[in-house]
Amino acid sequence: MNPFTPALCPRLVIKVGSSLLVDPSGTLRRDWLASLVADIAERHAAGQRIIVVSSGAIALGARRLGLPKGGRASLEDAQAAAATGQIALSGCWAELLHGHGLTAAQMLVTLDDLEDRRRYLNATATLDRLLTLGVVPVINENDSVATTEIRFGDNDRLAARVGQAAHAQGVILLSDVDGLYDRDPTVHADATRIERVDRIDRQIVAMGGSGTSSGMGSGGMASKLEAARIATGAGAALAIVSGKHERPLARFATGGCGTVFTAAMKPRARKSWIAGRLTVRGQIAVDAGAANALAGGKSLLAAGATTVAGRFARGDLIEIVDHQGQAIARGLAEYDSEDAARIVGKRRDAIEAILGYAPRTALVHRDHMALL
Ligand SMILES: Nc1ncnc2c1ncn2[C@@H]1O[C@H](COP(=O)(O)OP(=O)(O)O)[C@@H](O)[C@H]1O
Ligand SMILES: N[C@@H](CCC(=O)OP(=O)(O)O)C(=O)O
Repeated sequence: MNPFTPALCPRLVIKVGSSLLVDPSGTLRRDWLASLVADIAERHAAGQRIIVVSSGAIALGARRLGLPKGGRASLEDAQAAAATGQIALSGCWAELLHGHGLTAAQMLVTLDDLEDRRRYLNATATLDRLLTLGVVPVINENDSVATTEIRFGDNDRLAARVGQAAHAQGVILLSDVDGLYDRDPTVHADATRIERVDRIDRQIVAMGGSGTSSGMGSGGMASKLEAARIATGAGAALAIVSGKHERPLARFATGGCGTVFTAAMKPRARKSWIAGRLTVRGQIAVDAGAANALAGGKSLLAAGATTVAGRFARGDLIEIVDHQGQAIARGLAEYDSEDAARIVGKRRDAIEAILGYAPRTALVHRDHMALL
């Protein structure tokens, strides 16, 4: 069953990659975009609410400013190109949507906006209101203010996070490739496409490689898999679909190929936000007993932890890994990294003497933890 129909998916995020929107000379592919907007209008008329995540600002702006390397030679170039290209990009979306009687709204967000809980909830409220009003939000990263440290850098993960914020049931990544292959199909002619993925395990992650993009874009397959992890963990299905043809959504709906990642069971909103956060500040390794306890819904106690890596403050997001180094959970640290390192392996009654203050109930409390 197609999980992206208006009935099964009242809210759908469509992400459009740079390489689809802008041709190699840096010109906007307006006719193709018009055909995608026709698809969006059709779905909107069927009752589905669409959120667009559109790349392309840097590539478009670079052409207008005559910048080398598609505007990606330096962060300053990329920021200037993004500021220049974004205004043209959003103008074009607004005009084409208007041609179908639809109103566009622009939202530019940084990684920080969605990693901070309060700002994330703000973005959620804005998206909710726009969708209720029947508007089509067109979203991009706010590249002209984001520095390297606070950038998504690719729009795949941004699309997944936006889907989560908007409580979307589906995310479609339109790309220059028609799905996930067992090996990079641009290098291996005999690569086979994977039709459906129910679990993103190590084998699947390895298929995405190190994440080199095909050209103008920045994410490659690795960022699409990370997007799939975030979206499915938040209860949304995600598809990687080719956008190389006119009317790509209609084509996909009528049997066109792609890779569908099925949704996990919907977790509680706060836990799914924790699991989807990108800025992991450190790691705590745990023994087999603690790993079992976490899987059974328990908090992480210091006694079950073995090592601490990275520098984090209380409240920062950390990853919990098993004795083989496999990430098993993410959660908010109850101690900073220095104190956590001092108490790993220690029982509760020994901790107060070590720290000099009353111990908290856990290293990571189960209410602030999401299993991966
Ligand atoms: N296992 C794989 N399956 C499919 N594509 C892959 C794989 N590994 C690497 N790729 C590369 O990822 C590219 C898609 O990513 P990208 O160019 O960033 O797309 P977009 O601009 O649409 O976001 C493909 O063209 C291909 O070169
Ligand atoms: N925010 C950037 C797009 C980032 C990017 O290249 O994303 P993608 O094409 O999805 O790999 C822009 O508008 O140019």
